[in-house]
Amino acid sequence: MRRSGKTAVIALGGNAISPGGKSNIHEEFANTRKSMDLMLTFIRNGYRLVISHGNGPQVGNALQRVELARGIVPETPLGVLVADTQGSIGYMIEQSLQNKLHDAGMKKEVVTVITQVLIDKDDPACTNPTKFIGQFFTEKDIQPLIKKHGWKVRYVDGKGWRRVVPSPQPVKVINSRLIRHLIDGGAIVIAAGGGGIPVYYDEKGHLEGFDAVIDKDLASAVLADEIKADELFILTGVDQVALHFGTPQETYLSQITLSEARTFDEEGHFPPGSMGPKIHGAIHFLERGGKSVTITSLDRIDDALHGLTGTRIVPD
Ligand SMILES: NC(=O)OP(=O)(O)O
Repeated sequence: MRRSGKTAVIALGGNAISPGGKSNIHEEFANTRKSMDLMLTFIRNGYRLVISHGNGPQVGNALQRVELARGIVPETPLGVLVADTQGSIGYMIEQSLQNKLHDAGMKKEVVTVITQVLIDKDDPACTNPTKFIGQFFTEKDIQPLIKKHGWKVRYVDGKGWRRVVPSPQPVKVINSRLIRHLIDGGAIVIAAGGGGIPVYYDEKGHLEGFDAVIDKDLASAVLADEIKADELFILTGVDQVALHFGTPQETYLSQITLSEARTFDEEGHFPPGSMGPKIHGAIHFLERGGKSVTITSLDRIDDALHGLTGTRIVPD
């Protein structure tokens, strides 16, 4: 089928739904409903949409619930919790968007695709936990959790201690061809939530789950390439990408090229677990023919679409 309009993948941060990881389900629904206004902005600007989303706060809370109930109810492993959070967050986004479309008098189908993402089981990242999940803790509060459950943790400047889990690179999105068919059929597709459920092929060629959390910006970039999207939007907590972030030399970027993004990355401007994966995702997508990547905040997307804010990364 011939496509009309531009296709965009919109990557929503897990914090857009649960800021700080502390929201209850009512607050999560309220935050999701609010963030769906921006999807109408995209549709009105002529985009066909694939929405991906984070799950860092939610999957961390889910894993902690499993640990709190250990010995009382059967356990659920991390890989399956990624599937659980894909389903629950996908449901919240799907229903919230369906209601927004109804109120706006727009007729469009919205569907959530539970998405498996292929990883390499020999990726060194599988044994080196770096992906932040769950809430922030004080040192006093996190020590008993390290002791009791063997948590691996890292300190985030100005925010506190947070749990980390393995985060292998996404290699391929299983079902990306089906996702492409759904977009071509006119649907808005929610896919690769929480970075996708990590899977690998075993020696029999069967898919098998792996306990990790893939970075959703990297997975979104792989998906955007595989469905041949035109643009990738990464929505996060800041309006623009900065060089020398948090220092007196801090400089915000409006538009840079792919080569400049590579250079700034090599110079160490983009920390891992923060702006790093967003820039790496942008580079992955643009190197494979993507037309543009915009990094901005949820609240400023309308301004970013009009060139008033955001950081746009374009091919050389
Ligand atoms: N999976 C993932 O990257 O989630 P967050 O964006 O919420 O950290």
